[in-house]
Amino acid sequence: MKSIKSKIVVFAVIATLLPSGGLGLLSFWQNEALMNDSVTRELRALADNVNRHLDAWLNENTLAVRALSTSNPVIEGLSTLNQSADGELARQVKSNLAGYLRSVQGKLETILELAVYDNDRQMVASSVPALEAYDIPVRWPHKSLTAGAISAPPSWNARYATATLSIVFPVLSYDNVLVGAFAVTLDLGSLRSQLLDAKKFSLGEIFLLDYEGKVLLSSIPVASREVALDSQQLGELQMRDKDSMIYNGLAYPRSIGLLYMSEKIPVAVLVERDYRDIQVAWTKLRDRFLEFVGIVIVIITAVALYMGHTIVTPLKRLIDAAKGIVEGNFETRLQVRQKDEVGQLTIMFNQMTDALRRKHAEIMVANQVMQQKNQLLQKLSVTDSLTGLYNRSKLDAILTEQLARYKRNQRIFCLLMIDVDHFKHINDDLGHIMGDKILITVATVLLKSIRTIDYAARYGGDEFVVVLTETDADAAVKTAERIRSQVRKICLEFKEHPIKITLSIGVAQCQTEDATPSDLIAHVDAALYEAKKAGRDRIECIGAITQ
Ligand SMILES: Nc1nc2c(ncn2[C@@H]2O[C@H](COP(=O)(O)OP(=O)(O)OP(=O)(O)O)[C@@H](O)[C@H]2O)c(=O)[nH]1
Repeated sequence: MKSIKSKIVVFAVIATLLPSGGLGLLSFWQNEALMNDSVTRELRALADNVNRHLDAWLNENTLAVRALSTSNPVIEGLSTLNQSADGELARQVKSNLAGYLRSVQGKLETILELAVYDNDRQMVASSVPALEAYDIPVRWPHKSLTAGAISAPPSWNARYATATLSIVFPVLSYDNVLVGAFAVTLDLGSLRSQLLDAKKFSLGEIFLLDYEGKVLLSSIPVASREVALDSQQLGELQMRDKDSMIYNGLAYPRSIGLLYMSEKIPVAVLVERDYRDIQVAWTKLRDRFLEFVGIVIVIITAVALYMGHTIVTPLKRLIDAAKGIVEGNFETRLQVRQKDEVGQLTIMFNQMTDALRRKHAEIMVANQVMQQKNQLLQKLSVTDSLTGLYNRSKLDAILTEQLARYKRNQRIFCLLMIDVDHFKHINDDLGHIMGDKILITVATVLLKSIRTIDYAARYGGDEFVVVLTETDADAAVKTAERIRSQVRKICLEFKEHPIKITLSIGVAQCQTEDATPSDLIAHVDAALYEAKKAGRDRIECIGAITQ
C-alpha cells in the first residue's frame, strides 16, 4: 500500500513536470522560431546595407566615368576621328586620347581599364595595352546616357586577379550626335572595405556571387576562385526571396542565410551566419530551463514531503491512539497542534475518546454492581434467609460432592442431624420471634463449633444438618455433644427470657451403601429418630461404622 506521503510527492512531481515540460517544449519551439526570426532580421538588415553600399559604389563610379565620357578630350578626339579616321592627325588624336586615359586612370583607384571606341565599335585608344574587346551595344538603351550599359556581367578577371565589372557609355558630340563609346573596367574588389564596414554591427558574413553562384567578392577570404554555392541551394535561396534558410553554407558547414538579387548590377548578395551559434544559444537556454525545472522539482518535492509529513504524522498518531483504544486504553489524549482539518479531526477524536471513557466507566460500574448482585443472588440461592446457613438444595450439592470424594478417595465424613426439642411448644408459648431467636442461636453455635472445612445447613423448620469432613463417628459425637451443651448454656443465659433448650442429635458416618444424599439423610434421620424415641436431649449414633 502506498503511503499518503508518497502519493502527494508523486502528484506534486507530475503536476510540476507536465505543465513545465509542456511549457518548456512550447517555449523551445517558440525560442527557436524567435531566434531564427531575429537572425533573419539581422541578415536582412545586413543584406540591405550591402545593397546600399553596392548602389552607392556603382553610382559614384558611374558618375565619375560619365564625367570622363563627356570630357572635352574624349568628345573632341572622337569627333575629329570621325571626320578623318586615317592619317597623321588620327594617330595623333589616338595617342592623345590614350595619354588622357592613362592619366585619368592613374587618379582613380577603382578603374582598371579605360577605352574609347569609334562609331564603328573599333577601339581607338585604351589606358592599358592588349585590352580585351568590350561588347559595345548597337542600339543604346535610353538610360545608358546617364547610367551606362553593362558590357558583361561581373566576373573573375584573371588578368587583374579580381572580380571586375565593365560598363560602356555612349559618347555624344556637342551637337548631340553619337560619335563613339567610352568603356571602363571597374575593380569590384574595391568594394571589400565597404563590405567590412557594412558587417561591423553584424555577425554575418557577406558574399557577392555571380549568377552561377561563384564567389566574386566576400567579407572573409575564400579557399579558391572556384568556390561556389551549390546550384540547388542557390535556386532555393532565390525562391525564398529574401527569407532565410538553413543550408551548407560558404562560410560555415551549417549556415543560416538569405539571398538578395541586386537590381542595378547582375550579382547576388548572400549573407549568412553560423547556425551552430544559434544552436549553442538554444542549448544554453534549454540547459538553463532544465536546471530551473530541476530546482523547482526539488523545491516542490521538499514542500510535498513537508505537507505529507504534516498530514501523515498526525494521522499516524491518530491510528496509534485508535489502536490503544481498541486494546482498552481509554486514557489516550492527543495534543492538538494544527488548526486545519487534521486539527479538527484530532479534537473530534479526543471528544470521542472522552465519551468512550465515560461510557466505559459507566459500564464498569454497572458491571461491578451486577457482579455484586449476582454474588448476592448466588449466596441467597444457597443460603437460608433466617439463619444464614446453607439451605437444603446447597446441602444436597455438598453431600453429592462428599459422597464422590468418599468413593474416590475413601475420605470418610459424618452427618449430624439436629432437632430442637418441643420447638412447637416454644413457638406457641413464647412466640415466633423467640422461636426465631432460638433458631439463630442454634445456627450461631453450629458455625462456631465446626471447622472451616465443615458445613452447616438448615434442613427445614427446627432441623439442622452438619457435615463434618474427614471425621469419624467418635469425633462427630464429641462435636455433637459440644453443640448440645453450648446451645443449652446460651439459652439459659438469655437476658429477657432465660430458657432451657435441649437438642436431639442423630449422628451417622457415611457408609459404602450410601449411594445418594437421600440415603445419607435417611441414615442420619434414623439416628435422630432414635434419639427422640429414647427421650430427647441426647445423641444417637446408629449404624455400623464400616470402612
Ligand atoms: N419460630 C419459628 N417457628 C418455625 C419455623 N419453621 C417451623 N417452625 C415451627 O416449628 C415447629 C416444629 O414442630 P414439630 O415439627 O412438630 O416438632 P417439635 O414441636 O419440636 O416436636 P419434637 O420434634 O417431636 O420435639 C412447628 O410448630 C413450626 O411451625 C421458623 O422459621 N420459625
